Amino acid sequence: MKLVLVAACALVDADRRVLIAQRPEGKQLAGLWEFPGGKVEAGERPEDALIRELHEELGITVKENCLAPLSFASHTYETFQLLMPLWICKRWEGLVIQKEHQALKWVRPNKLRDYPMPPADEPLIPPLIDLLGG
Ligand SMILES: Nc1nc2c([nH]c(=O)n2[C@H]2C[C@H](O)[C@@H](COP(=O)(O)OP(=O)(O)OP(=O)(O)O)O2)c(=O)[nH]1
Ligand SMILES: [Mg+2]
Repeated sequence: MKLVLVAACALVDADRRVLIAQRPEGKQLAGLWEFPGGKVEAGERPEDALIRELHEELGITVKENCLAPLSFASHTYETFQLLMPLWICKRWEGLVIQKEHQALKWVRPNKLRDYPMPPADEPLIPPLIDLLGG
Protein backbone atom coordinates (compact mmCIF):
# COMPACT_ATOMS: atom_id res chain seq x y z
CA MET A 1 0.00 0.00 0.00
CA LYS A 2 1.09 3.54 -0.69
CA LEU A 3 2.74 5.34 2.23
CA VAL A 4 1.77 9.00 2.50
CA LEU A 5 3.89 11.25 4.69
CA VAL A 6 2.03 14.26 6.09
CA ALA A 7 3.62 16.90 8.33
CA ALA A 8 1.23 18.44 10.86
CA CYS A 9 1.42 20.99 13.63
CA ALA A 10 -0.37 21.83 16.85
CA LEU A 11 -0.04 25.59 17.22
CA VAL A 12 -0.36 26.50 20.90
CA ASP A 13 -1.42 29.94 22.12
CA ALA A 14 -0.75 31.74 25.41
CA ASP A 15 -3.84 30.10 27.00
CA ARG A 16 -2.48 26.66 26.06
CA ARG A 17 -5.18 26.22 23.45
CA VAL A 18 -4.47 24.30 20.25
CA LEU A 19 -5.48 25.36 16.75
CA ILE A 20 -7.66 22.99 14.79
CA ALA A 21 -8.93 23.64 11.30
CA GLN A 22 -11.95 22.31 9.47
CA ARG A 23 -11.06 20.52 6.25
CA PRO A 24 -12.37 22.08 3.04
CA GLU A 25 -15.46 20.87 1.19
CA GLY A 26 -14.75 18.55 -1.69
CA LYS A 27 -11.55 17.16 -0.19
CA GLN A 28 -11.07 13.80 1.40
CA LEU A 29 -12.33 13.84 5.03
CA ALA A 30 -14.16 17.14 4.33
CA GLY A 31 -15.61 18.85 7.36
CA LEU A 32 -13.44 17.03 9.88
CA TRP A 33 -11.21 19.04 12.21
CA GLU A 34 -7.50 18.55 11.66
CA PHE A 35 -4.12 19.86 12.64
CA PRO A 36 -2.87 22.20 9.93
CA GLY A 37 -0.29 20.69 7.62
CA GLY A 38 -0.05 18.67 4.48
CA LYS A 39 1.74 16.20 2.31
CA VAL A 40 5.51 16.16 2.16
CA GLU A 41 6.53 16.48 -1.48
CA ALA A 42 9.19 14.34 -3.16
CA GLY A 43 12.65 15.46 -2.09
CA GLU A 44 11.28 17.85 0.54
CA ARG A 45 12.29 17.79 4.19
CA PRO A 46 9.27 17.25 6.47
CA GLU A 47 10.11 20.39 8.45
CA ASP A 48 10.28 22.44 5.25
CA ALA A 49 6.96 20.96 4.13
CA LEU A 50 5.36 21.94 7.42
CA ILE A 51 6.72 25.48 7.28
CA ARG A 52 5.44 25.77 3.69
CA GLU A 53 2.00 24.41 4.56
CA LEU A 54 1.63 26.66 7.61
CA HIS A 55 2.32 29.64 5.38
CA GLU A 56 -0.05 28.46 2.62
CA GLU A 57 -2.87 27.45 4.96
CA LEU A 58 -2.63 30.01 7.78
CA GLY A 59 -0.46 32.82 6.47
CA ILE A 60 2.08 32.53 9.28
CA THR A 61 5.87 32.27 9.19
CA VAL A 62 7.42 29.62 11.40
CA LYS A 63 11.10 29.11 12.10
CA GLU A 64 12.35 25.55 12.23
CA ASN A 65 13.82 25.99 15.73
CA CYS A 66 10.30 26.83 16.96
CA LEU A 67 9.05 23.37 15.96
CA ALA A 68 9.25 20.63 18.62
CA PRO A 69 8.31 17.04 17.78
CA LEU A 70 5.50 15.70 19.96
CA SER A 71 4.19 12.43 18.57
CA PHE A 72 3.06 10.80 15.36
CA ALA A 73 0.01 9.15 13.86
CA SER A 74 0.13 5.97 11.81
CA HIS A 75 -3.19 4.98 10.34
CA THR A 76 -4.34 2.59 7.62
CA TYR A 77 -6.88 4.29 5.39
CA GLU A 78 -8.62 2.34 2.64
CA THR A 79 -6.29 3.52 -0.11
CA PHE A 80 -3.09 4.52 1.69
CA GLN A 81 -1.08 4.24 4.84
CA LEU A 82 -0.76 7.61 6.59
CA LEU A 83 2.34 8.45 8.56
CA MET A 84 1.96 11.85 10.17
CA PRO A 85 4.51 13.37 12.55
CA LEU A 86 3.00 16.06 14.77
CA TRP A 87 5.05 19.03 15.89
CA ILE A 88 4.20 21.61 18.55
CA CYS A 89 4.75 25.29 17.87
CA LYS A 90 4.31 28.11 20.37
CA ARG A 91 6.00 30.91 18.43
CA TRP A 92 5.36 32.21 14.94
CA GLU A 93 5.31 35.44 13.00
CA GLY A 94 2.14 36.99 11.62
CA LEU A 95 -1.52 36.57 12.46
CA VAL A 96 -3.27 33.28 11.89
CA ILE A 97 -5.76 33.70 9.08
CA GLN A 98 -8.17 31.26 7.53
CA LYS A 99 -7.01 30.75 3.95
CA GLU A 100 -7.88 27.22 2.89
CA HIS A 101 -10.06 25.78 5.64
CA GLN A 102 -13.80 26.15 6.32
CA ALA A 103 -13.15 27.36 9.87
CA LEU A 104 -10.45 27.65 12.51
CA LYS A 105 -10.84 27.12 16.23
CA TRP A 106 -8.60 27.41 19.32
CA VAL A 107 -9.50 24.69 21.81
CA ARG A 108 -8.14 23.27 25.03
CA PRO A 109 -6.74 19.77 24.45
CA ASN A 110 -9.34 18.15 26.73
CA LYS A 111 -12.09 19.61 24.49
CA LEU A 112 -10.66 18.21 21.24
CA ARG A 113 -13.00 15.22 21.40
CA ASP A 114 -15.96 17.60 20.92
CA TYR A 115 -14.75 18.15 17.34
CA PRO A 116 -14.90 15.26 14.87
CA MET A 117 -11.36 14.57 13.68
CA PRO A 118 -9.94 12.07 11.17
CA PRO A 119 -9.54 8.62 12.76
CA ALA A 120 -5.77 8.93 12.55
CA ASP A 121 -5.79 11.86 14.97
CA GLU A 122 -7.37 10.30 18.06
CA PRO A 123 -4.06 8.94 19.49
CA LEU A 124 -2.58 12.45 19.28
CA ILE A 125 -4.98 13.86 21.88
CA PRO A 126 -3.52 12.24 25.05
CA PRO A 127 0.03 13.52 24.44
CA LEU A 128 -1.41 17.02 23.94
CA ILE A 129 -3.33 16.77 27.21
CA ASP A 130 -0.17 15.52 28.95
CA LEU A 131 1.91 18.37 27.58
CA LEU A 132 -0.58 21.20 28.01
CA GLY A 133 -2.47 20.05 31.08
CA GLY A 134 -5.92 19.45 29.62
N1 LIG B 1 -3.14 18.09 7.60
C1 LIG B 1 -3.66 17.04 8.17
N2 LIG B 1 -3.96 15.93 7.43
C2 LIG B 1 -4.50 14.89 8.09
C3 LIG B 1 -4.76 14.92 9.49
N3 LIG B 1 -5.29 13.72 9.85
C4 LIG B 1 -5.38 12.97 8.73
O1 LIG B 1 -5.81 11.84 8.65
N4 LIG B 1 -4.90 13.69 7.64
C5 LIG B 1 -4.86 13.19 6.28
C6 LIG B 1 -5.88 13.83 5.38
C7 LIG B 1 -5.21 13.73 4.03
O2 LIG B 1 -5.42 12.43 3.52
C8 LIG B 1 -3.73 13.87 4.37
C9 LIG B 1 -3.23 15.30 4.30
O3 LIG B 1 -3.84 15.91 3.27
P1 LIG B 1 -3.97 17.45 3.05
O4 LIG B 1 -5.24 17.60 2.33
O5 LIG B 1 -3.78 18.24 4.29
O6 LIG B 1 -2.74 17.66 2.11
P2 LIG B 1 -2.27 19.03 1.52
O7 LIG B 1 -2.49 20.11 2.52
O8 LIG B 1 -0.89 18.75 1.01
O9 LIG B 1 -3.33 19.32 0.37
P3 LIG B 1 -3.34 18.86 -1.15
O10 LIG B 1 -2.31 19.71 -1.80
O11 LIG B 1 -3.02 17.40 -1.17
O12 LIG B 1 -4.75 19.15 -1.57
O13 LIG B 1 -3.60 13.46 5.72
C10 LIG B 1 -4.45 16.08 10.23
O14 LIG B 1 -4.66 16.19 11.45
N5 LIG B 1 -3.90 17.11 9.53
MG1 LIG C 1 -3.40 20.45 4.35
